[in-house]
Amino acid sequence: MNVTLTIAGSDSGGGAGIQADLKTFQELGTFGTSVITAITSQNTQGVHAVHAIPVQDVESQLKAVLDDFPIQAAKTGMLFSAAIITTVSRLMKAHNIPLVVDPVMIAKGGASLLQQEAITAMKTELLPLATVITPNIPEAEVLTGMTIVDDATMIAAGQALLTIGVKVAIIKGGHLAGSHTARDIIVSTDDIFIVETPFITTKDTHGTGCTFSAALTAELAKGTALREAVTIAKQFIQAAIQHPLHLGSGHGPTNHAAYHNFEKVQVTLYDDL
Ligand SMILES: Nc1ncnc2c1ncn2[C@@H]1O[C@H](COP(=O)(O)OP(=O)(O)OP(=O)(O)O)[C@@H](O)[C@H]1O
Ligand SMILES: Cc1ncc(COP(=O)(O)O)c(N)n1
Repeated sequence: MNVTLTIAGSDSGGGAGIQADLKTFQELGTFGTSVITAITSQNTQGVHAVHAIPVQDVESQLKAVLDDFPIQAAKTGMLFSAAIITTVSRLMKAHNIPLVVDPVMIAKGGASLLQQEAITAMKTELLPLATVITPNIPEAEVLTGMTIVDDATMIAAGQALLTIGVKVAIIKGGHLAGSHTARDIIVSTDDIFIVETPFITTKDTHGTGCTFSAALTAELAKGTALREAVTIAKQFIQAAIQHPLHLGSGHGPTNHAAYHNFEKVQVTLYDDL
């Protein structure tokens, strides 16, 4: 059994955060473990409260998991504060575990899930440990200070992230104005490629970023090579968005069981850039 780990916030609504990650880990046949960094009171309408877990409790959860489980890949989501980032980075540095960093900053409804002063710690302490980083365009702009408007600037931002020490940058293009496709660009030192699916018009997109990065983490834990792992993660999130559950009155969760319950979706991969 391949063991995965998520270090993230709890979403009481079950569509994002720790809950999305554990469901995705399970669906993709891995055993999920978790370290909770914050408790959010959240539903499909928004984030109503955030309670950060004291840093010593984050540390003891992470030590407990790392001491006893053969973790094959880990991911981070909502880390909330510089103190939590520093602690997580220090402990993960001592282990050679593939790490997917989803640099969660703002919830879809606009609530802040990362304090402004934590961005420096993310760049200097956590990103050098990242095997893969999965920012959307606004997050990539904050981390690089660059303005992203097209494929060329997405690639340039990905390359800027590599100079910080990240091995692979996946810039998610869903925020590009006028885009009719969900187009993500993958940049590493020896490879650049694009994965693309049709953009689905729906309000049920709560937790898409968490779910995509968790699917990627599960595949990396199983030893799947990068291109195949990214393709499976993209199929997983596309199926989850395409077959919504219609829960709640706001931004509903995606359907984490859709990848197995419906036929496989087509992902287009371009590497002729
Ligand atoms: N409506 C959609 N239709 C198809 N794919 C989507 C949709 N929304 C997000 N995705 C895909 O889900 C994955 C996770 O995306 P994520 O939500 O983190 O970032 P984004 O698409 O850049 O922005 P947004 O926060 O608006 O969804 C990416 O592969 C993205 O392309
Ligand atoms: C605890 C937690 N973590 C992450 C997100 C981001 O969710 P989204 O992927 O919809 O932006 C969230 N809303 N809550």
